Amino acid sequence: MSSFIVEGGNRLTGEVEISGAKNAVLPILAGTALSSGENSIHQVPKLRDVRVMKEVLESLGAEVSQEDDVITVNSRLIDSCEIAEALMRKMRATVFLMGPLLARFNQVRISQPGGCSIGPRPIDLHIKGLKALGAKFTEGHGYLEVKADKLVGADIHLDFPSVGATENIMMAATKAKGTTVLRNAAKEPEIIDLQNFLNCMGAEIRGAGTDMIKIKGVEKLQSINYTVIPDRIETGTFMVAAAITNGEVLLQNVIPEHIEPVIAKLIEAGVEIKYDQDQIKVTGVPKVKAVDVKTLPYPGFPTDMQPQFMALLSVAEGTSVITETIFENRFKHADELRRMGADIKIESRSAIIEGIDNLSGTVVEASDLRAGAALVLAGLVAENKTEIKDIYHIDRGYEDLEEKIDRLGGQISRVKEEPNE
Ligand SMILES: CC(=O)N[C@H]1[C@@H](OP(=O)(O)OP(=O)(O)OC[C@H]2O[C@@H](n3ccc(=O)[nH]c3=O)[C@H](O)[C@@H]2O)O[C@H](CO)[C@@H](O)[C@@H]1O
Ligand SMILES: C=C(OP(=O)(O)O)C(=O)O
Repeated sequence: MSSFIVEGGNRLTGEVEISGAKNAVLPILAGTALSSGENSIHQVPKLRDVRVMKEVLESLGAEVSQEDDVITVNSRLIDSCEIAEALMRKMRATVFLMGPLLARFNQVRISQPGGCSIGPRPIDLHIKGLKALGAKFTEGHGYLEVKADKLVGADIHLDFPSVGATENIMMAATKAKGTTVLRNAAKEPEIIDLQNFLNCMGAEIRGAGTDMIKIKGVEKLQSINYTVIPDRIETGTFMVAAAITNGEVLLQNVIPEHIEPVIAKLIEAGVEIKYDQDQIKVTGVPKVKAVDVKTLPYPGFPTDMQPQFMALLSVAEGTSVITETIFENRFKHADELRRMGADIKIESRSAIIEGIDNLSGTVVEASDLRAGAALVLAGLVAENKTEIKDIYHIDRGYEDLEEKIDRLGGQISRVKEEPNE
């Protein structure tokens, strides 16, 4: 398995270009299966999860081609509604095909999706929403069999504003008969991006970004070109990289309002941040101040930035408390940061972090995507070398991470890469 070796102690300085958003492109690529046309998606990041989504679409019969950062999906030839268990297991986002395939073919057969090990990740809210539209579910041999005579618009109240359930239901309702009203919907920027993509194709969706989304079913969709939004979590990760190394980094191709809670926390920690429409400049300080962080659905502080903040607060002045309210078990990185000398105690859903002077490099494991990012950040500031194992998790969600860090003056290298990892 590949590892990263990070040599700590260098300030990151210069400019970095942020890639397209993983969590926007995955549902959008799945959404191409809704139509029988050819759709080109631009600003697609080179990620392991994107490769898996291409593989899944191809396994269904779609023709998928890629040129630089543009992926074109011809969905006309999709002739299967079953996703093999081995593919389903590879990532969480395979579940996004449930809504589109059901909407187009009135049936789909899938197993439980995989994904990061960050606690239980049920799909009951996806199922409840699709049932309300008329889908019938049967379970057997590890698969979920979903069928509908026809999908009919419904009034659906989500018990929790689940990002994935909101997206799946939006896609299923796009071609349903009549209007669907989705209440307590997730408000993440990726939901707005999905609405914009679907509306370009001819869907009639209003309200994404608020907690009530109205989807008026349409019969026909057209072929389009669509550019996904920049990745707000990659943006936040590089902001923390600048802050933790006392660096000075200009982030290009960003939407600052999407990462506002992270900007606010970094400012509270003493970091200097300036931004305009599509760039953010981060100037670090020798020692950040302790801050308390509580993860919440958007526009609250994103759970996908929690591990990176834990790395930063490990070397802050004072005691910080991080409370994780979205996922039950998203503190695995705390054990690895402790190996590097961090002083972190976990009490139920909170982590209490006593800032220390220095972290020290050692061998650590990336238990999931953002845990891996946190360990890279910790490695950048630690004394000596840090070896981060199992970096395939990091490759799921960061495009060219080592090249980008290297260009900013950080020292990071990949070792023992195997071609099919
Ligand atoms: C590909 C993608 O976009 N992934 C993001 C998406 O994941 P994902 O869409 O899986 O996250 P959700 O918003 O659905 O999950 C949030 C919470 O709701 C619970 N839940 C969810 C669905 C369900 O049917 N039942 C249920 O109980 C989950 O277990 C979790 O505790 O949003 C998360 C929360 O911002 C992010 O961390 C992920 O990076
Ligand atoms: C948890 C994440 O992703 P996924 O939902 O794809 O597992 C993430 O991006 O941090």
